[in-house]
Amino acid sequence: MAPVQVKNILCIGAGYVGGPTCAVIALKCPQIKVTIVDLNKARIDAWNSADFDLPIYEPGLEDVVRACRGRNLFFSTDVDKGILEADLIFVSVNTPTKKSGVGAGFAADLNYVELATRQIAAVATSSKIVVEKSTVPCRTAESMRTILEANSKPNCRFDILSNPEFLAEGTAIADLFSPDRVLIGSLQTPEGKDACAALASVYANWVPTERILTVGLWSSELSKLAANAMLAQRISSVNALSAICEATGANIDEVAHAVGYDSRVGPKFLKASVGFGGSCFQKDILNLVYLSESLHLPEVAAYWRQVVEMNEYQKRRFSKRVVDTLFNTITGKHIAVLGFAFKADTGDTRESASITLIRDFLSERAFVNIYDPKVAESQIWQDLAEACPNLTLENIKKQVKIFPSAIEASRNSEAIVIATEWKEFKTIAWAEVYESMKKPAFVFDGRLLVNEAELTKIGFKVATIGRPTA
Ligand SMILES: NC(=O)C1=CN([C@@H]2O[C@H](COP(=O)(O)OP(=O)(O)OC[C@H]3O[C@@H](n4cnc5c(N)ncnc54)[C@H](O)[C@@H]3O)[C@@H](O)[C@H]2O)C=CC1
Ligand SMILES: O=C(O)[C@H]1O[C@H](OP(=O)(O)OP(=O)(O)OC[C@H]2O[C@@H](n3ccc(=O)[nH]c3=O)[C@H](O)[C@@H]2O)[C@H](O)[C@@H](O)[C@@H]1O
Repeated sequence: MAPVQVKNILCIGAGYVGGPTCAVIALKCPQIKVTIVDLNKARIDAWNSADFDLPIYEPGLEDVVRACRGRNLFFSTDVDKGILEADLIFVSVNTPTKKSGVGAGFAADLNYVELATRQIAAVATSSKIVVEKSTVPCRTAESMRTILEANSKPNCRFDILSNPEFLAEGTAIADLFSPDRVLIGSLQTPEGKDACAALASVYANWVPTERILTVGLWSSELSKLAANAMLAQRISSVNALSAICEATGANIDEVAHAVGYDSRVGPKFLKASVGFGGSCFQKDILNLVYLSESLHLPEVAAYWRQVVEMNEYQKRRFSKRVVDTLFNTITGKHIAVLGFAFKADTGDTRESASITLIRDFLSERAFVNIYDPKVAESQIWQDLAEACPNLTLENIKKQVKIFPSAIEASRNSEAIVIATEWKEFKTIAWAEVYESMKKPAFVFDGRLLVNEAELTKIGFKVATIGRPTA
């Protein structure tokens, strides 16, 4: 049997992954009709908005959507219609950490994946290739196959592929245009290999074939968890070293530079920080911890768990340094927190270190002034309400104010905390900011962003992650 020629793609889930990934497929494959569906009507309305006020901020995304929306890219809430028409379906729904039941706090909640899979089985009247795009535990494809086969109509066959996504937020479009690799996992049967070839031929429209890796299903699923675990491990390693630097007088930037010069280590992803955030690193490592425990591998579980524990320690350590440096109390003091997103160039705040820091400052009864160039005010209030369940939103608002610029957030404050590495924080009019602050004026740089010598010359007292306080 020749591999299916993919003509009609459906993506279930119009979030940070489904939206950009399938928009880029539509751009690069004008011969394929791509429909992205979601149960969340507000999200779909935003994708369809006349002024392209898209539901997520991602550099370059708007241009891609402008080029193809209405041509071969469609956004809809009609999941059933999408299923009926498609020959290949990406399942790109959320897989958060389970909040209750067996594995709570560690295992992935696969409810959304299961519901989408059941809907495909119930609605489909012809054969489909079903692709796991969501990050899932090893062997999830087997559960999906069991559900699909048990509920499908006669003459419908389903081939399941794993095609994890490696894009990073903030650089999603660049990552999708030129991925380090595209990974496709399939059963090693003739049908599985044909399905794999069909998906590979979609990517081959713009990705060099040597970057399209085809492997077994379980290897593909595990590789995604492994990649995130190893990336996060690098950050925890460098953050652990940053604590040693602060205590010894070594400089973490110099140490990371020296270590990263070794071609076996490489220079990327060695930036010490106030702690990694984002929707996936912690969730995927905890998932790996759960998998290891389920497989009776407690030493392996403990090894990976430590990557997350080090990250929690880094956040705690940073908050404590702020309190210690501000003469052991921040009660009643004003702290400007610059950056609320979990990293630069995104409006996403999931697991942002900023949230933990602000929660700590509020528990010390400080006043917090927040500025972030992309995060919506409503999102900030929602995140703080969730992070501080012992405070009412009304009380939170007595302690927290949101400002439209870094300069306004800093006025009359005792200290500035740089929590997100937004480029614009490098070029703040620091002399003007200094004049408007209470003295001594402190800057806590959690992102190795500012020029410490220049700020010190202006009069600031600067405490940088991974360097001893001058
Ligand atoms: N955010 C990221 O940068 C990356 C995320 N991933 C993985 O991709 C998956 C999706 O992540 P995000 O896009 O960030 O999540 P998200 O929460 O932004 O989007 C998921 C969307 O799926 C929709 N949905 C859930 N069940 C549905 C159903 N049955 N029918 C229709 N729509 C449904 C939700 O309404 C939501 O809009 C997760 O497994 C995540 O681990 C992988 C790589 C990068
Ligand atoms: O599965 C996912 O969701 C994605 O997770 C990460 O992407 P993302 O979380 O969007 O962003 P990263 O650039 O990896 O940053 C994650 C966190 O680590 C922090 N970080 C990153 C790099 C570094 O050197 N130091 C550091 O503290 C960032 O500020 C951020 O808080 C991975 O980089 C992607 O490959 C993966 O697809």
